[in-house]
Amino acid sequence: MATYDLIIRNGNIVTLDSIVQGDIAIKEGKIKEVSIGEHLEAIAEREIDAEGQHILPGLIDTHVHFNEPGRTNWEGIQTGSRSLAAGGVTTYFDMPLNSTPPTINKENLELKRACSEEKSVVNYRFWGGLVPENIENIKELYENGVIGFKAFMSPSGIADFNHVDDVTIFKGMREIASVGSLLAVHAESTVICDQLAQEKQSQNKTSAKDFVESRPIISEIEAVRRIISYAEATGCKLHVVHASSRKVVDVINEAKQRGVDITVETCPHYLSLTLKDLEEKGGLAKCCPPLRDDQEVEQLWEAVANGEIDVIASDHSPAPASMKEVTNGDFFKAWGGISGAQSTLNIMLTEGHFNRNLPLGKIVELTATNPAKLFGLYPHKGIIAVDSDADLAIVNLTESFELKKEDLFYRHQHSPYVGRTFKGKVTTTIVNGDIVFEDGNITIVEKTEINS
Ligand SMILES: NC(=O)N[C@H]1NC(=O)NC1=O
Ligand SMILES: [Zn+2]
Repeated sequence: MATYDLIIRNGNIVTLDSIVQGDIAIKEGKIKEVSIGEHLEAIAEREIDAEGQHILPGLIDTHVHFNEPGRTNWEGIQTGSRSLAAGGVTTYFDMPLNSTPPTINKENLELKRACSEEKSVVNYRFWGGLVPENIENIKELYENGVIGFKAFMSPSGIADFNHVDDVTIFKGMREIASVGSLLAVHAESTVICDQLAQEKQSQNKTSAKDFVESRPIISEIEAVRRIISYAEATGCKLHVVHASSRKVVDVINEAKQRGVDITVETCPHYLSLTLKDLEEKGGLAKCCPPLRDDQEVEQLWEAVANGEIDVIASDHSPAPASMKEVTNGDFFKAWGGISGAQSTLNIMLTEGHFNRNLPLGKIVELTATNPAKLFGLYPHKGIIAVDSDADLAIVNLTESFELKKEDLFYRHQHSPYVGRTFKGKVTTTIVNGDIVFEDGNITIVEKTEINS
């Protein structure tokens, strides 16, 4: 009889177009057998009875800022990766900025890689940065394994990561296209946002609403339209991150239909929070682009359901509580970034599946399969199949819970989702065949702890 490292029995296995009960056998980090409808005649060192639970491919969060090296007082790979494991995420792509030094050349990439090898409890990949100073480093970054390049079209909030001017966009995209990679963009218009912010601030209009009005949807649309033209001029593959509105998604889809090689991400916060939350929760709910209104949230869900969004990612961009405080009612000064990576699946299940009938297969597609396909990880990741990596999230869909700050594994235990009731709880997360999270606890010991 076959012997495995781990067998998960009787779970409801979620694929893109079906949910079937079966057993999954794992050995040496890979899925070796998937037995649908019948008992797998095999033994294993460890068995999990997943009767009544659902098994999803582990999520791939293509957009996190873990800020290590250099800014571990904001987050860090150990805390960040643990929070992902607790949320059913088994791979992350770390952004090039908020860490110091930023990932804009090979040396800095190696520094980040060393930190991750030592501390991460899940799988990872790295984004390289495109800034005005590093076009000549694109090739070496790509050759050393970055999954793509990230640029800001408006100030990033981080002094050592400059936003790109149009000349850098043009030259950078030509270079990125020539190595065969892609560019991800934070698309907001510097002209529109800076001008409106100056006008608001000079009139002492600094409320949550004023902040949101200073970064209107048209500013995203302007930047997206412009960069689409550069994509067409250079042939560079483009990925627009954190679209906050269906109106932005529409512009992207129109380009897609014309044959432009372009994809779009949105984030759980644009699907679950509004200006009202910013007013109520203060800086915890501040991000750029900002939160919109109820109608925009519903329209974005329609885009998700219609297949007009390619990827859902967290844009986890945490900071210490002191930096999230709104003082004297001034929403312009607090750090812009949502701490939310642990809750992506919870929001997709509660707000998407239970509240809006979004099929589970669609959630898998947006959070695992599409990210894997887009960034060359498929079919090793993003699917439950024989020979795929054993990266899995086991979820109890019948269980509801209220998110408490003590549940959070972040460096700073705050999030705009604290106090929210979610339906669907991650009970177990498996990475490369190892159980890394089970029943509320991280169960794997990092190399750092082994060494010390
Ligand atoms: N620098 C950084 O993390 N920026 C992120 N924060 C946010 O709210 N939007 C972003 O792009
Ligand atoms: Zn961004």
